[in-house]
Amino acid sequence: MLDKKIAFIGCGNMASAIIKGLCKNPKVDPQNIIASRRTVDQLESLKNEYGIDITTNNSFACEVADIVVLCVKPHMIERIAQELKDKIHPESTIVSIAAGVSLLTLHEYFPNQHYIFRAMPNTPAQVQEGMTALCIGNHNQEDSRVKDILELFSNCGKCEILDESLFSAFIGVSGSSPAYFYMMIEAIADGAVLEGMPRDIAYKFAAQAMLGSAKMILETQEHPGRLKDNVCSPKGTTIEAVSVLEKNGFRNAIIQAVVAAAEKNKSME
Ligand SMILES: NC(=O)C1=CN([C@@H]2O[C@H](COP(=O)(O)OP(=O)(O)OC[C@H]3O[C@@H](n4cnc5c(N)ncnc54)[C@H](O)[C@@H]3O)[C@@H](O)[C@H]2O)C=CC1
Ligand SMILES: O=C(O)[C@@H]1CCC=N1
Repeated sequence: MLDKKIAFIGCGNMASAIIKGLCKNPKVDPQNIIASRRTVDQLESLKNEYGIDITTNNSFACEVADIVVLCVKPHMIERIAQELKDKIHPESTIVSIAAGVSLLTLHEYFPNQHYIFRAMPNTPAQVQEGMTALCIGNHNQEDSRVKDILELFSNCGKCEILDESLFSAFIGVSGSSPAYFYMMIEAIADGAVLEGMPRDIAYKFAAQAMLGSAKMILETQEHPGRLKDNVCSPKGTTIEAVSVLEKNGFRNAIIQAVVAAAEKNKSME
C-alpha cells in the first residue's frame, strides 16, 4: 500500500482525520496522497501541514490513483459515481466510507469496477487510534488489494474485516460511538464544574480515565462488569454513582442509542 497513490474524494471531517492519521506514519509518503473537494480553502492547511497533493478536480485525482476513497456524504455517492465511473481505471480499488450505501449499490454505481470495498472508520483515526471495519464482499482476504486497504486503515489504528450483515451494528458501536464518548466526557466535566473544578482540567481527568478504562478492557480482556465491580467499594463513592446511573436509565439509553444508529443505517440502505 505504501507505494500506491491514494485519492480522497471529498475531504471533510472523516477524510481529514484519515489523512492526518496516515501522515503521522513516517513510512507513508504524503506525495502519494491526493485530496479533492469542491473548494480548496480547507485543503490548503492539509497541504501546508502534511505535504499532500490537493485538487478541486475529482477526475484528475481518480485518474492518477490506485486507490480511490469515497468520503462524501452518503446522498452524494450516486452523483459522484456518475461523474467518476469512467474516470477510474478498472484495475483501481474503490473504497467507500459512506454510511448507508451497500456494496451491492456501489457495484451498481460503478459497473466497470471489480475491486470495490466498503469501510467504516471513525474520527480517532486522526490520532492513529481509529477502529475501522472493512467489508470485502466476495474477495479473498489474501488478495493484495484487500491487504492494501487493511494496511491503509491499520496505519490509522485498527482495522478488521467484517461481514456486511454486521455493518449497521458496527456503525452503532464504533463509527458513531466517539460522539457518545465525547458527550459522556462533556457531561462528566459538567458534574466536576458543578463541584467547583475548572473545566479544562476536568476534561483532561475525564478523558484520561476513559482512555485508561478502554485500555484495561483491551489489555486485560476482563469482563467489563468485573472491572466495574473492582471500582465499587462496599458503601463507597462509586456504587452511589452507579446507583444514580441505573436509576436514570444510563445503560438502556446507551443500548437504545446504538440500536438507533444501526437502524438509521439500515433505513438508508
Ligand atoms: N464523520 C464521521 O465520524 C464518519 C463519517 N463517515 C462517512 O464519511 C462520509 C463523509 O462524512 P464527513 O467527513 O463527516 O462529512 P463532511 O461533510 O465533513 O465531508 C464531506 C466532504 O465532501 C465534500 N464534497 C461534497 N460534494 C463534493 C463533490 N462533488 N466533490 C468533491 N467533494 C465534495 C465536502 O466539501 C466535504 O468536504 C460520509 O459518507 C459518512 O457517512 C464514516 C465514518 C465516520
Ligand atoms: O453520522 C454519520 O452518519 C456518520 C457515519 C458514522 C459516523 N458518522
